[in-house]
Amino acid sequence: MSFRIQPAPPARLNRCQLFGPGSRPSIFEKMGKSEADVINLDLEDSVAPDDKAEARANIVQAIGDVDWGEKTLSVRINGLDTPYWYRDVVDMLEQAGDRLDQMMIPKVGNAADVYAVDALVTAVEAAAGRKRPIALEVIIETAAGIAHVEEIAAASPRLAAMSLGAADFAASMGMATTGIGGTQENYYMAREGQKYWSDPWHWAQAAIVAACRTHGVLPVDGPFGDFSDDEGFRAQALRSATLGMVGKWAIHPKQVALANEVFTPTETAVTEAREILEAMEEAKRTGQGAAVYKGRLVDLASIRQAEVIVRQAEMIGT
Ligand SMILES: CCC(=O)SCCNC(=O)CCNC(=O)[C@H](O)C(C)(C)COP(=O)(O)OP(=O)(O)OC[C@H]1O[C@@H](n2cnc3c(N)ncnc32)[C@H](O)[C@@H]1OP(=O)(O)O
Ligand SMILES: O=CC(=O)O
Ligand SMILES: [Mg+2]
Repeated sequence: MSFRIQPAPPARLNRCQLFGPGSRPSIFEKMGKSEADVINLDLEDSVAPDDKAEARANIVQAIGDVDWGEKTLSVRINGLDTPYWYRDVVDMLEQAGDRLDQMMIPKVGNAADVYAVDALVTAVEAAAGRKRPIALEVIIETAAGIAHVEEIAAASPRLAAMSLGAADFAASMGMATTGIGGTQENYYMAREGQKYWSDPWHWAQAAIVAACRTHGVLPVDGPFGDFSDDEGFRAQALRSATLGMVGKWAIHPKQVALANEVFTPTETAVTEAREILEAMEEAKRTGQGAAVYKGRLVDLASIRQAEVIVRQAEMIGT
């Protein structure tokens, strides 16, 4: 380990973030009753410009009125290149109750974007006498965002989570696709007449995970647009979980169970992780740093790997 210890991310579940437009209040109760760990009420891209003011008012009301249970409750504000974002922040902090946990900043391009929102949030919180500090989350979904991903992850002590936004990311990068996440038809290797599909999101996800883990932020996979394709969602989510992401967005309620399934460690994985910890305890008792578990090497690094899974299982209560 470096002299600088890797900080732990917030100790809370973030397996699924369920989105809903702020301009569609009829679904808020259903969102509250869902099994998602995080709710994102949207003021940005799912809300038409003429509906922004009404969507703000809907959200202010719903934050106080709807039973959100134990969920993390977040509002996605508009981007810093719009005339809407400051009013989003001010209205939420001045008018919505203390139940609001977090605000999501879309299309962040550098640390200064986060700094600007942090400064405004800090001022309005103090002026409004709010007791509970609001956390921030960001979406990496532009070329600038991924180029500055590490400084963004380090930008504010309020920063709790960072998502990859595949739709805007593809647009900003000039990618030749209208698909939102998942397998892209034309991204393949060819050999002896066969196609082998590759993962165009992998490099950005890996950069996000590394930046987040360095600075104690939760790395999250964003939307998967084709909500009729369960297998495609599952495959994308499994790749994200394998890379170190803690959860994924749901843009339709049917994706919530899929995300929860993938980002909840299986009973087999938890049992194996606990057995590895036991095998290493036994090895320690006999003065060994390494041992054999099911015919394979386990050592001190295996303890740290197993602890990731056991910690997750303990948070879920399995
Ligand atoms: C891609 C880039 C991004 O920025 S993604 C994040 C921003 N986008 C969003 O927030 C969109 C979120 N999703 C939606 O608005 C809707 O789910 C869309 C995709 C429009 C589909 O809605 P709809 O045609 O009503 O779906 P459906 O008939 O299959 O609905 C079945 C039942 O589920 C409900 N429902 C719908 N959406 C949500 C939701 N987000 N959260 C909770 N419940 C939802 C519907 O009301 C419907 O309920 P019921 O069966 O009638 O009681
Ligand atoms: O905001 C999300 C995206 O994919 O764009
Ligand atoms: Mg976006």
